[in-house]
Amino acid sequence: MTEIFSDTTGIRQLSQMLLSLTFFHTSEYILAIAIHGASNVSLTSLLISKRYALAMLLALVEHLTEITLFPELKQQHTWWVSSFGLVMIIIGETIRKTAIITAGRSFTHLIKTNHHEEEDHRLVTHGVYRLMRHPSYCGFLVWSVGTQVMLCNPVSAVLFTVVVWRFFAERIAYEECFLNQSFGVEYVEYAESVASGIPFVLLTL
Ligand SMILES: C[S@@+](CC[C@H](N)C(=O)[O-])C[C@H]1O[C@@H](n2cnc3c(N)ncnc32)[C@H](O)[C@@H]1O
Repeated sequence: MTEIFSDTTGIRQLSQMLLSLTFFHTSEYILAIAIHGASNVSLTSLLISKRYALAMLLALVEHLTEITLFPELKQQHTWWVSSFGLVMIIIGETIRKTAIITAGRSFTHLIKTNHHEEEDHRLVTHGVYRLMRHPSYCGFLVWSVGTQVMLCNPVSAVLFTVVVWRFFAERIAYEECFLNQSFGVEYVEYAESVASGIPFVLLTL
């Protein structure tokens, strides 16, 4: 434990992690309220599920274990790895929040399954959605893996990549089923000409 506090690199990485988490979750919640109104937003918009909290807790355990047992893994000479992770966090956060703002009322944290009940749901194909179909998922993938690269956590970096990729691969297939039902040929044409934004996730319509 003393290594954690005698080595400023470890403290800096943990502080950056805390800041990244606080900014990500509070801004998700505040943006949801700004777009949909406080009465339509619940605490689920903080996006903190039990599984997610467990993953972050395990990442913290990895960080503290490695900083105690293998301090050289986190020390000054790996500053460029940590800095690269910080850049990933900033890029991922920017892509995600740009997507939320661009989609506006069409962006909901829960997937809409009934188009007819949702008058505000319009197909968004402009801005960042012109570059990829799922920018907010792409942003989250980059952000979440970036948190582990920034902490120089090799095990969690690999696990986060695999788990978050699988989660979005399944979610996109489910989500696009309803987008296809809601927007029909308009969505099919859009989806055929724009990549998903998640590596190796192709069009399954
Ligand atoms: C959490 S948002 C994610 C949006 C998108 N997958 C992304 O990554 O930016 C999920 C909601 O956005 C809606 N959605 C996804 N793509 C959309 C688009 N191009 N236009 C309008 N709504 C969209 C879905 O119907 C779903 O209710």
